[in-house]
Amino acid sequence: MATQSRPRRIVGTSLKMYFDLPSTLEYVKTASSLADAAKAANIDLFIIPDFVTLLPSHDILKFASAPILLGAQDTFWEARGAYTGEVSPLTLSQAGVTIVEIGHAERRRIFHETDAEVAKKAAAIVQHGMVPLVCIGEKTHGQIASQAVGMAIEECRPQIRAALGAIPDDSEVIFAYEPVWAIGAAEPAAADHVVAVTKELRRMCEGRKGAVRILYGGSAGPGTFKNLKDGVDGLFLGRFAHDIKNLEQVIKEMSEP
Ligand SMILES: O=C(CO)COP(=O)(O)O
Repeated sequence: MATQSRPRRIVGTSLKMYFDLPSTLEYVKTASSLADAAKAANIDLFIIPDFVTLLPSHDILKFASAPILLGAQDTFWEARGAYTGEVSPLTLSQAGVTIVEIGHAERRRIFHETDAEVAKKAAAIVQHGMVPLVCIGEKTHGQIASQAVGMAIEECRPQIRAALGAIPDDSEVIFAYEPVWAIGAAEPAAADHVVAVTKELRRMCEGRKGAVRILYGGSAGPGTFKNLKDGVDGLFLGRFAHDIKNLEQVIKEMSEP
């Protein structure tokens, strides 16, 4: 069987709602100094601040020595209209956003977002020329390792199908596999679990024309990637990227073959 070349690695962070305006901009400024390291390692780097700081973040990232992808934490599926409080994918694309996170576990839990809504958002993101970063992952934490993998795959299957069914076959998509129980935890999910699940998730996407990359998220940080590289193309960091040195260290680790 021919060896398939792996997609380009990608790492980034969502700041969720942890920081205020000045500290977000400070963070983005500091993170932009990692652009060269990421480029040298052939890794895509993305930063996802809150909506309010997107424009000034874009201005900061414009001056980075190499490209850093600017992401948004969500979008609405309609581009214009009477949708008070929502943010348009058209506006996001005009603000310099290139990837849009959707379906994060916190949005599914707190705001009851469904796979069908996430799918409509994915379609809108692609229509506006951006890349959907679709968060998926199981709620149940199976106690027996072999069963846990099967249960995770079955919970992720409809999440993946819904998103893939809504976007053109040749469009690029990123899936962030984030077991719900591993988010906000002390440590990431066990590497064996993540590799077994993500290998199967990749199989579900086989045959697509468009590029698919799969990230792991959930208490990821330094030391996480090396044991996951057989399954994933990168990491989606949360709290452990707040210290920029950790992000720098993760980029370093990901630059190793
Ligand atoms: O939800 C996450 C990324 O989307 C991960 O968050 P934590 O790394 O803080 O658990």
